[in-house]
Order: sequence, then C-alpha cells, then structure tokens
Amino acid sequence: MLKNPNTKYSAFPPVALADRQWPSRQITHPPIWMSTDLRDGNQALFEPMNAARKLQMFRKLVAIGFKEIEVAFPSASQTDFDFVRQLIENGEIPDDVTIEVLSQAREHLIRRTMESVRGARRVIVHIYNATSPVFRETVFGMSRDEVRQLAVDSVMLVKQLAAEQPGTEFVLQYSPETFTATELDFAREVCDAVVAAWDPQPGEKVILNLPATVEVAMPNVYADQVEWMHRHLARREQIVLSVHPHNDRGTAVAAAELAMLAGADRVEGCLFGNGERTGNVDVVTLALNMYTQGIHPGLDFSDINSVARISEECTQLPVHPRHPYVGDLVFTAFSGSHQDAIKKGFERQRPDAPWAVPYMPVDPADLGRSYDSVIRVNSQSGKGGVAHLLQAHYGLVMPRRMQVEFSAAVQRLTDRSGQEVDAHQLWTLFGEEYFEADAPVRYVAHHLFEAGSRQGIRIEAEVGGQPVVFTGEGNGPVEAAVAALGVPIRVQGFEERSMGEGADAAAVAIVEVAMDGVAGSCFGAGMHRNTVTASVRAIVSAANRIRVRRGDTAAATEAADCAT
Ligand SMILES: CC(=O)SCCNC(=O)CCNC(=O)[C@H](O)C(C)(C)COP(=O)(O)OP(=O)(O)OC[C@H]1O[C@@H](n2cnc3c(N)ncnc32)[C@H](O)[C@@H]1OP(=O)(O)O
Ligand SMILES: CC(C)C(=O)C(=O)O
Ligand SMILES: [Mg+2]
Repeated sequence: MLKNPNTKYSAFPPVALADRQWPSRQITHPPIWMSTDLRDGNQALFEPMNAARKLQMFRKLVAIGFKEIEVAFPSASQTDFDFVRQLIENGEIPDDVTIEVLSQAREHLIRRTMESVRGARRVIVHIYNATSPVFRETVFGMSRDEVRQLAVDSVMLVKQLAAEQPGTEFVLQYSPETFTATELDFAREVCDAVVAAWDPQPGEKVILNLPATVEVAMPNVYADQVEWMHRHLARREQIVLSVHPHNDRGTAVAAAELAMLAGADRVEGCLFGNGERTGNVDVVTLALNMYTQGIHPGLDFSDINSVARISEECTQLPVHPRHPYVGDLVFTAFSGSHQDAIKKGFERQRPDAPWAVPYMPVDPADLGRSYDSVIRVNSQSGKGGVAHLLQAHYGLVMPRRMQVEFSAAVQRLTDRSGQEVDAHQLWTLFGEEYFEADAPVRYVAHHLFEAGSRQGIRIEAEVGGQPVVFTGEGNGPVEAAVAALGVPIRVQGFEERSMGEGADAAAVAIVEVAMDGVAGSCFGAGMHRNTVTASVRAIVSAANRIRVRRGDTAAATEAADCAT
C-alpha cells in the first residue's frame, strides 16, 4: 500500500445540496422490488445458470413475491434468448409479474432483445449506456451530446419496435450506467432527454434507474445524488425513480436505505447480494431490515432456508454463515453472557407481545428458523447455554447453582476438545457426572421397610467391587437413605421432575448437599421410572460426589465401614 494514498486516490466531492431532506425522513413503506438475480446476478457467475437453473430461480422469485424480474440479457446468448421464449411460450409468467430484459444502447442488440419478448403480456425493456466522463472519453470516445444522442436514438428505436407489437404492453427503463460517477447535471440532461423521447402518455411512467455501477462514495453521497435527481428531473410524476446499488465499499444496503429516504421508489438487487464483483445490493437484508422496523416488505421470507438453498444451488455460491438473517450462525450464540440473556429473553417473551429477546433483532421463527440452533456451546459458553440446551432437548430443569456446577464440567470438556458440544453430548456428560457418580458407592438396589412410625431402607451396593448393604431409618426415604450411607451430609435442596410422558416417563431427582469441611454445596442426581428409586440414587450420587470433592482417599474404606 502507498504511504500516501492521496497521490493516487482522492475523496469523492460532496454534492451541493445544503437543504437535503433525506436525513430527517423515515422509511414507511417498501419500494417496488426488482430482482436482477437472473441478469446482473447471473452475469457475475463462474458458470452462468443453465435453463433449468434459471427456471428454478425464476419460480422461487415469483414465490417470494417479486412482481418485476429481470430475466435475461437476451442478445448476449442463445441460452438467455431461449429462456425468455420459454417463459413466454410455456405460460410461466403470472399475470401480476412483469419480466424485464436488458440491452446495451446498440441497434442490433435492441432488435434482438425486442424479438425475444414477442407475445409477452407486459415487458420492461431496459436500455443502458454509461454516462460518466471516463466512459465517454475512454470507452466510447464520445462527447456529452453524442452520449445523450445514443440514449435517445436507442429509446426511439425501442419505441418504434414496440409499436410493431401492439399486443404487448411495453414499459421503458433507462439506466445512465456509472451514474454515481457522472456529473449530476449531465445525468439529468440524459434522463430528461430519454423521458421526452419516450413521451409517456398521461397515466404512464418511465423507469429511470440510477445505478451505483461501482460504489465509489459513502451512502450519504449516493442519497444526496438521488435526492438531487428526485428534485431536478422533469416530469417527475411520470417517473418511477429506481436505484441499483452495488456493494464495492460494503455499504450497498445502507446506500439503498438512504436512497429510499431520498426519493427512490424502486430498488433493484439480488438475493443475498449476488452480482458483479462484491455484488448487487442484498434484497433479503433490505427487506428484513424493514420487517424488523415493523414494515412488511411485501416479500415473503418465512422459509428463508429454502430461499438460501435454492440460491446456492442456482448460483453455485455459498451463503456466508454470518450473512444477516440467513447465515447458519446468525441465530446462534456461543458466548456465555449472550446465551444467558437469550435464554432469559425467550423464557419471558410472550407470543403476542412486542419482540424483546436480547441479541436477536428478529424472531427466528418468523423466518422459519428454529430456536434449537439458537444456543450452542463451546469453550466460550456459560451456564445459560448449557441449561437451555438440556431443558430444550431433554426437559431437564437444573437449579441455578447446579447450572454453575455442571458448566464447570462442560468447560473442562470443551477446553479439552476445543470443539462445540451439542445437546446429546451434554446429556451424556450430565449422566457421567451425576447419574453414574458411583465411587466409592455403587448403587445396586434398595428395599423400603416400615420401622415403627419411621421409614426404613436397605441399600444394596458395591464398594470397591465388593457387595455391601447399608441400612438406615428416617422420616422418609431421602432421610433414611442419608442415614443409611452414614456420610455426614446435610440435604439443602431436593427437587424431582418427570421427563417425558406416559409409559416412558422417567423421574429425575436432584439433591443438593453440604458437608462440614467442604466449601459450598454439591449436587447429585438420579433417574428412574420409580420416583423413590430416582431419589435414593440422587442421594448416593450426591454423597459420592461430595466425598470426591473433599478429596477422600479413604472414602472407600469409610464407606465400607458404614455398611452393615
Ligand atoms: C453494469 C452492467 O452490468 S451492464 C451489463 C453488462 N452485461 C454484459 O455485458 C453481459 C452480456 N454481454 C455480452 O454478452 C456482450 O457484451 C454483448 C453481446 C452485449 C456485446 O458483445 P460485443 O458486441 O462483442 O461487445 P463487447 O462485449 O466487447 O462490448 C464492448 C463494445 O460495446 C460498446 N458498449 C458497451 N456498453 C455499451 C452501451 N451500454 N451502449 C452502447 N455501446 C456499448 C463499447 O463501446 C464497445 O464498442 P466497440 O467494440 O465499438 O469499442
Ligand atoms: C445495467 C446497469 C443498470 C447495471 O447493472 C449497473 O450499472 O450496475
Ligand atoms: Mg449492475
């Protein structure tokens, strides 16, 4: 890179528009959308779509709700020409959808383009020529007047050829290509000349499209340029003012949003920002940005995953995992504090209340995405995510202090593996940590008996591989089991919940115990279809775990001593 880039690049000059209005406006309704996936998107692919892929994409665009679709550059290839014919001849175009075709401002290309749409009900014919100084001088070798005349002559030719096809309603679209790098007064001059040449009748409109063919400045500059045109164009009421942002600076979405504030009625773009170089503006992001502000965009992304899969299939380009709204990771939180807040947010969110889940600008369910993938667990995760996954997948509700305790075990696992763990792995770890905490005492079976007015218990177990029996009494099975084990633990909390339903239902008992000489508390858990068995197992689990925590080297002997 240059030490002083100023010698090679200079800042884009500001637009003289001191009384600009767009900064204090708001977007209140969606624009007219135009999908150029099958044209600008298609021309930018390693391998342009074949007819089958084009048709698949066309049908998806129709299903999403696009009413204007640029389907081809018919004079570019036989594939594109034939595709337009196929759409028309096979009745693929719904009555409320208008196809659009693009051509350079060159006679033989325009003739071929007009031939391709013969028989269509309604067509937008899109003519372009570049208008900026560098194109005038370097590419065309034309003066301003010649460039304006090129546009006018082409439009007149379209008009003449359109008159020869009276059964088709023709709408003109004109783009001063490289608009953003064109002097505004000249862009206006060409556009006004084009509208005058087409001369729309009362009630008719011409589409004037102002492309950021290359995004060369900040989005506020584009907004100024669009507002300037909006305020200076002749016959504005007969113009649909359209924008076509590209994403060279990564700000196409912002540019389109500000352009709408500045007076644009229509936006051209592609799904997920496909298109030349860094892409066209991403219409999905634009539409869903609007949706999150309470404005229905008029496009349906309620099954956004299927849109992404079809786009990937047709373009052979992957959607980035962090792509807004659609990426595999965008409804996923790995870090602990995010997971905690999301979990609390989901618990609190009522279905009919305004959306208020932290870190989530949109309800994933509105886009057909599930909550299941919301929280994932890796070494950056905390208790919230772990608890959410176990609750969501296994119905296990852990007391808060147990969440803290268990998340330390998860942390050890993720630190060791360096990988994400899923709900199944968490459940397995939970089992190993609590249900299978069988040292020094391994529970085998138990029997309850009456001991006068008290509850007696006989626990059959193994200690160090040897069968042992513990007996005790208490006010209930839990107290009796504690007494039988002979470990000086105090039960501080006990919870039992059923998991699953009907004949397959199992009870999970969770017990929190404390012991002198051991800081804090320790949890145990047992699972069984019989609730008492689950409780006894939980006591054995807790007693074992707290002794291990105490660092009992003599635990096995001590346990054996307690046996009767
Ligand atoms: C910004 C955009 O996305 S614009 C759309 C771009 N998309 C495409 O180009 C895809 C399809 N294009 C093609 O298949 C071909 O370019 C064709 C069939 C249209 C034309 O092919 P060719 O006749 O071989 O011309 P080529 O592609 O080299 O284009 C350059 C010529 O077109 C002229 N030209 C370029 N754009 C325009 C325009 N909008 N209006 C008039 N002439 C133009 C150039 O001045 C140059 O003319 P020259 O050969 O007399 O110097
Ligand atoms: C044809 C025009 C509208 C274009 O794609 C562009 O300028 O980016
Ligand atoms: Mg383009």
